[in-house]
Amino acid sequence: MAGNPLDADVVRRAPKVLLHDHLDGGLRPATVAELAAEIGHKLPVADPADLGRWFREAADSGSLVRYLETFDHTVAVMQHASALTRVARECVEDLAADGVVYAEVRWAPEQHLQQGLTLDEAVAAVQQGFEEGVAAAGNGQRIVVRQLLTAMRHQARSMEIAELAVAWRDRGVAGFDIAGAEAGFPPTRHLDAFEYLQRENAHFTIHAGEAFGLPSIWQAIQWCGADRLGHGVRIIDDITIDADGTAELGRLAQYVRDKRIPLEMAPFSNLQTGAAASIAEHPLGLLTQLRFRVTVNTDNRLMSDTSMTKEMVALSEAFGYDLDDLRWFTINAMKSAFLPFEERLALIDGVIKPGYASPVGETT
Ligand SMILES: O=c1[nH]cnc2c1ncn2[C@H]1C[C@H](O)[C@@H](CO)O1
Ligand SMILES: [Zn+2]
Repeated sequence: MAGNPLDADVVRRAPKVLLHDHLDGGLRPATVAELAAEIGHKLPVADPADLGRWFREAADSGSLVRYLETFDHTVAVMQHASALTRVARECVEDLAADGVVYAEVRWAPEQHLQQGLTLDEAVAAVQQGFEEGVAAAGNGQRIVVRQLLTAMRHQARSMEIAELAVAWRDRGVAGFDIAGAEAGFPPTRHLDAFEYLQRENAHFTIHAGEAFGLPSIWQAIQWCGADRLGHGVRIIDDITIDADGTAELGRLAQYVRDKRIPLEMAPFSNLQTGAAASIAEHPLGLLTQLRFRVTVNTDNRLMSDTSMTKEMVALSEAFGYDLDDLRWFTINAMKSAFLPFEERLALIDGVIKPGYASPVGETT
């Protein structure tokens, strides 16, 4: 491990992979303000700079439920096809500028029907934006982006959304997810949707082990068959450290590690929702040391005022991670992506490994 934390410019230029990022949690503050003005939606503050701060502070509540209230405003301004397309395009531009080479961006189509869009029209609008963003990124910034369709766990549309994900599987949608308040809404509530996806050979991840503990993770994996865990931080509750420093893994933690189940960890988001007390105390450090399949993610760039670069720099400061560690997280994430194997391999061998092989930052 290196002595000095990684420099932000070096991290930005290094290829990075993002598996857990919410479209409605990543708008530019100025875009929220402009879209709100267009439709007459009242925001808590008007000035974009203040608005960015408002989102971060309002999300800084220590509770997932209160954190989620901030989405009322972003979802409200994303009810028209043109708004969805714009937000999706800017999302890709921002990720590409941050050095992200592959991203899976999730959002919940059922929340974007208030002005008459159909589910299909909403997905098409986002896909259009992603394609425009990929084309616009240009300038040597190569990025591949896929949608993940989320169903809200307190609602009852998961089967419909799972069918939507399957219908769009060859047109830019790589998988399915459930999100929203975790306590009181166990993943088994949506078992029919997960069983359907399994029969369709489709991929899905489940937000689990963020605001609720091991039972949620256990259900997500052993009842629902999740390919990956959104956050999964509470898996730490199944690990004890002996007096001599040896880690003892309970059966669930052992299973998660044995099966290489990817953990989509998002450190800054976890601080805001109270899932971790500080970056230095974040379970990511121990789980990485124990060789779980850890990936680093942004979750909600607007609410956490974050980026892949900021997350990685903060981890480097807290745990001394160097570029080799950053490469390890990136390859972990690419291996865990919901892209076909040969496409994952092409990105690992053609983009990620070469990006870390020469001193990062040298342009060729
Ligand atoms: O970290 C999260 N946990 C659970 N739900 C979340 C999180 N971040 C965003 N969401 C919700 C709010 C969004 O409106 C929805 C779809 O992106 O997903
Ligand atoms: Zn999330």
